[in-house]
Amino acid sequence: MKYTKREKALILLADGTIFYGKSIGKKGTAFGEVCFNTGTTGYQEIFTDPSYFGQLMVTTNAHIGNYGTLTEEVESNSVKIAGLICKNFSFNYSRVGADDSLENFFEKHNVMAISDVDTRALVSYIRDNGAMNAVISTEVDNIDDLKSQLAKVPDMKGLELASKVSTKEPYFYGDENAKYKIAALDIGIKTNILRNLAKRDSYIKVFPYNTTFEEMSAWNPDGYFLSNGPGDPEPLAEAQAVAKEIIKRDLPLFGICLGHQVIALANGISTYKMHHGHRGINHPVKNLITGKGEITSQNHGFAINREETERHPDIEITHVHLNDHTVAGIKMKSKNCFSVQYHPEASPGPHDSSYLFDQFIENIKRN
Ligand SMILES: NC(=O)CC[C@H](N)C(=O)O
Repeated sequence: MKYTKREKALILLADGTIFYGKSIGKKGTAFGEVCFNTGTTGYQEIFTDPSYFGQLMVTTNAHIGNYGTLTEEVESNSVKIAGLICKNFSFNYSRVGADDSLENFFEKHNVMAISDVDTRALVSYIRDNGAMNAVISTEVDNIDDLKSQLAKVPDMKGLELASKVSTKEPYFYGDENAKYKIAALDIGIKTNILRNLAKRDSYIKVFPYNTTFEEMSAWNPDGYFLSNGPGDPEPLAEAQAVAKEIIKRDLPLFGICLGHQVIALANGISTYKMHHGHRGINHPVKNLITGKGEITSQNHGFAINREETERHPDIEITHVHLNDHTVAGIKMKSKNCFSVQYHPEASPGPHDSSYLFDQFIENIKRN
């Protein structure tokens, strides 16, 4: 343990509620939307998932840090969460193959984290009162000041964040001699999506969030992919324009999470902010085409409007979330296009849904 002196810290919610804990190392203040993830493993993947940009993450697992970190177990090149709130933080770690402690990993990435918080009470509070903005801070004596700073933090609803995490320049992933060429729009892409596509004989060119369809199609791809990512899908006008062009030409298209929401918006279906969202690795989903259930990895705070989806003449609901019956997947009846609200790439989470990547490759072959 490097930090012998752990400061008193707090989490202040936008409605004025306060929980106390202790800082892990870094002193200071961090703002974001507070949300919780119920996954029991996979913290390093969660912390580096670009979909979580701007969010203060409460982990419900009682121990965080106990299996350390491993350089390649990242979903992007930096920590994307705004800060961590946990119960017990392990300064010691134990795992064959781990190459560093989470404490060092956070120090390297300059992340603020607090532990010793009554996370069970905090999670029930968020579940009852909804996701909201919050601040974590070691400035425990300046609550009025924190309150006024917190009031200036923009709401997640309406917030465009894809531009903050997207690549600045196009890049390639995989083997250039692979059979299929896939153009991926990076609105916050997780690396395990690229790994899953490359594993299926694909070479991927990843484009920045504001690329046009013409720029993407100039590479002559066999299929198109719209990624996951942070923030509200509604302001993503450029990505919606790309989706419309791909759909108009009936080219193979697959979208995950934010990409799924963008495809819905491109079809005139609205999205809405959920009460506290779905974040975990054991969410039950039913595939309405096969009748089979799958246990899925999920991470979203917005969803697509169910009634509008049901009314849409060219859209079929293919997957439903079994806890709250929200739409978990769609396909277009007359187009080579489908998408899911959850994460078939897992990382973390079960692999029940990896067949969706095979389905995408089949759609490309058929084309
Ligand atoms: N994982 C994602 O792509 C999340 C999509 C979107 N930011 C949401 O919260 O709903």
